Amino acid sequence: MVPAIREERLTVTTERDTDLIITAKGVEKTYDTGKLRVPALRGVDLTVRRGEMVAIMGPSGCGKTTLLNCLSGLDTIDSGTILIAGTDLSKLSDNARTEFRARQMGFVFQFYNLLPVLSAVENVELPLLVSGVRPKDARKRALEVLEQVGLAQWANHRPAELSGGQRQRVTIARALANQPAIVWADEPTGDLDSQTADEVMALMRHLNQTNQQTFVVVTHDPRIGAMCDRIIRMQDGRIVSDDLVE
Ligand SMILES: Nc1ncnc2c1ncn2[C@@H]1O[C@H](COP(=O)(O)OP(=O)(O)OP(=O)(O)O)[C@@H](O)[C@H]1O
Repeated sequence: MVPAIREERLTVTTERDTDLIITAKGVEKTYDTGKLRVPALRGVDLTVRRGEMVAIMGPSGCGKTTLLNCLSGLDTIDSGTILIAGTDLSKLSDNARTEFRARQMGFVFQFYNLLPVLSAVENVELPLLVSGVRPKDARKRALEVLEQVGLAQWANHRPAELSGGQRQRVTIARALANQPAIVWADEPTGDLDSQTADEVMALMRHLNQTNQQTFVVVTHDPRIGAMCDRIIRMQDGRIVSDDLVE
């Protein structure tokens, strides 16, 4: 009887906590390549509050990118549940999940994924146009976010005419254009020198604090971890520590 009562209390506390934007329970994911089965996530439990900036760290191959891809709905899981702002990702069809991502999430990856033939402002407005925003409004919003990341004067330059740090700022602007609730960043500074990495990270931290958006950042860089609110460490597909940064 006693454990059951305890469990019920815990559940009640969690359900009342409307601040939770990410809730993952018992998440498992195994890659099956035909020849090889690789268990990448072996029972991950995790909650993230709205407005938190969380670093996911750990040795190469421990499952960081897999976790980010599963939490964001880019990839599916084998078992467990993932709730994003109360929505169970596994209950959504592929199309609904894609739409949910486009509305609620922004992505920043190591290698920018900018379209080389488009200017900075065209890259930023593209996802807005795809999701049906009128061209005039999309352009206005794209210029606003480029201004927010300090790139107003570079709006008409193509990625090849920008430095690595500037390119990553364009990616961040693109991720923020639809005012997502969550921004996922996978090694966002991995391709940058350390000074530029610090600047890009400081920008993300500033945006996180100004816009109250939740950021989840996969990184190998302890200095970046130290700029976050919390550091989650993984090993062999599991979370082994979860600490607030002093
Ligand atoms: N598409 C895939 N097919 C098969 N195995 C995969 C695939 N993606 C990842 N893995 C395996 O799953 C495990 C976790 O990989 P993951 O990329 O999540 O680790 P990581 O912690 O992000 O690593 P890194 O820091 O090197 O990027 C690794 O053993 C990896 O080899």
